[in-house]
Amino acid sequence: MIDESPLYLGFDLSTQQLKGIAITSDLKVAYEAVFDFDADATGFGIKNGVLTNEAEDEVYAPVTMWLQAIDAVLQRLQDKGIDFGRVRGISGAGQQHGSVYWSEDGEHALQNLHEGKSLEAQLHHAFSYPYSPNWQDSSTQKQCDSFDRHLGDEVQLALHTGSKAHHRFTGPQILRFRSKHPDAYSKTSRISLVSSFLASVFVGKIAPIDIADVCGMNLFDIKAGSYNQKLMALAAGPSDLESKLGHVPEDGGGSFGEVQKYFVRRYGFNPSCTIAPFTGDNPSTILALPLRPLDAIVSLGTSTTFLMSTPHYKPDPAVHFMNHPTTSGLYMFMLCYKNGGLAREQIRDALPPTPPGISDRWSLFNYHATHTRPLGASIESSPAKIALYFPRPEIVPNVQAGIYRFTYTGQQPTVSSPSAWKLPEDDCRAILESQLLSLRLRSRGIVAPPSPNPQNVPAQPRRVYLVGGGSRNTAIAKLAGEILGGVEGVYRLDVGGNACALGSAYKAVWAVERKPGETFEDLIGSRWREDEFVEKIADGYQEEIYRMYEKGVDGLEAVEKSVLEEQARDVGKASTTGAGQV
Ligand SMILES: Nc1ncnc2c1ncn2[C@@H]1O[C@H](COP(=O)(O)OP(=O)(O)O)[C@@H](O)[C@H]1O
Ligand SMILES: O=C(CO)[C@@H](O)[C@H](O)COP(=O)(O)O
Repeated sequence: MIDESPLYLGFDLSTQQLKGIAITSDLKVAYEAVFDFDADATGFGIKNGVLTNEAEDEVYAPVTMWLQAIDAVLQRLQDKGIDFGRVRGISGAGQQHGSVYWSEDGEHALQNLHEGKSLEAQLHHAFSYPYSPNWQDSSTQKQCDSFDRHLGDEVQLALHTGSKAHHRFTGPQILRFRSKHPDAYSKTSRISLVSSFLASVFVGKIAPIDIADVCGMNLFDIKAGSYNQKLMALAAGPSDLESKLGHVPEDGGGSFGEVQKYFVRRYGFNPSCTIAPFTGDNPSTILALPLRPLDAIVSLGTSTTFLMSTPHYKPDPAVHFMNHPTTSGLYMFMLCYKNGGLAREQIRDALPPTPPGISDRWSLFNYHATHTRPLGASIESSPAKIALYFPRPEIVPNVQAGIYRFTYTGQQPTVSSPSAWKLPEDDCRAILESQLLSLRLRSRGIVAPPSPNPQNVPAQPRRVYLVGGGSRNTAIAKLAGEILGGVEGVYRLDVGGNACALGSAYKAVWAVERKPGETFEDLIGSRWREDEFVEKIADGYQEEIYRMYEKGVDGLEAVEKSVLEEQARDVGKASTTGAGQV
């Protein structure tokens, strides 16, 4: 018998891959496919999904590579047997902040695709600029300084837009783009985010920017619910930026229209398949499970992000707040680190060859990360080994690229002599500890003690959910529980690396099947099966070790301060000698 039950598609266009996932109405995963940019894309010369221009700290991705990926993922899903005629709704997510510049005939090209040719072959002329600035770019310090000053100071900017100015945020990127490529900017008819670019391809016209993803631009006033005109004028001068960006609909579950004919004719989609709003990859990740108050998600992709959903809007220059992607009145709290997965990989790759008895490189890394004592101290009172691993300039703290190793006794940290560390082995524990200690340090203001609390348990998350590629790693899970706590423990979604695409697929289900007034949480909550969908992978809060890591939190704070002061001194020296000035 032919199966005609509905399917919903979710996509994740992230840094290193495009992932697609198809689920049933009762949220079961039916099909999955991945296109890995480094392994599978042809003709772009990228590494880890991006191109870099180190002289100017630029990081960017070719837009046509993503078009190649869309056709390839659909083809791979079809090869696995999916009947696209069953798909009733599609949503998706994109790496945040990246911008795509459409040429004057971009939209026309989108509407006139022939099913006999690939997207890449037909749309390569649809852009006024062939690259999308990537979230790892740090070329915009000057523009960020202007943004931070423009409303008074960085506190005011954070209050209005949810974040202080960040190199990767789209407003400072557009400002730089306009001055570096004035000709391309003048030929730009529309600007999409990565998420709305992907939606545009599916719907066959330029799709609106989503209510959560728009908060990653330093342009949108979250409380006012509209673009901030002063910031828009800063980014784009007298040109009409709002008409390039388009209207931002409030309903994350609305419809942008039906899937365009190209997909109907080439892949057999049903012409009435709905395209729901596409959002950022982090907002989409928080939709992958019905998060309860005080639950935290740690997303271990190329970036590391810490995500919580909260009704309290408490912006601060050290963190990010965004609109929740589906639920008005809720916000998303986020910390984001550039040096996540790739920094961990560099430490892993520096280890000596894998000895017999250890199955792979990650197992070797994990062995070294867990066969030493916390903070690399031989006994609890020995000096702690604390280091910062930033192959690329970091976001929090805003520190230049480098590896900074210290020892810390509770006083001023001292720069370590090479002999104080057993290298490269000691780096395995130290990188995981410093990444997790930074999350604990910076989420202190948003977590709370459990209630009731007869044991006086300190403020911490209720559960810690690990998602993304690094969530397969048992050493990370163990240390996450020890350092971040988690009253109920550390969990992983049973779909592992695809939480973001899954969140988008859930959003597609909600957009198509919701009854009038039914919230995302109500619909997904009623279909969610805890015992089948999540797995406890490590203990959470353990009083003694959690207390021991207090010293680590203080130490990390002191180490960061010391590196920032040193960097400020170097900048001071450079400006008095004239070094580095153009
Ligand atoms: N067993 C593992 N342990 C630690 N990290 C892993 C493991 N397997 C994969 N990863 C990491 O996962 C990252 C990719 O995660 P993913 O969520 O797919 O990234 P993105 O969404 O940014 O493309 C890689 O950088 C890799 O280092
Ligand atoms: O810049 C941010 C969030 O502010 C990153 O989290 C990007 O959204 C890319 O994420 P991944 O590719 O690592 O998922």
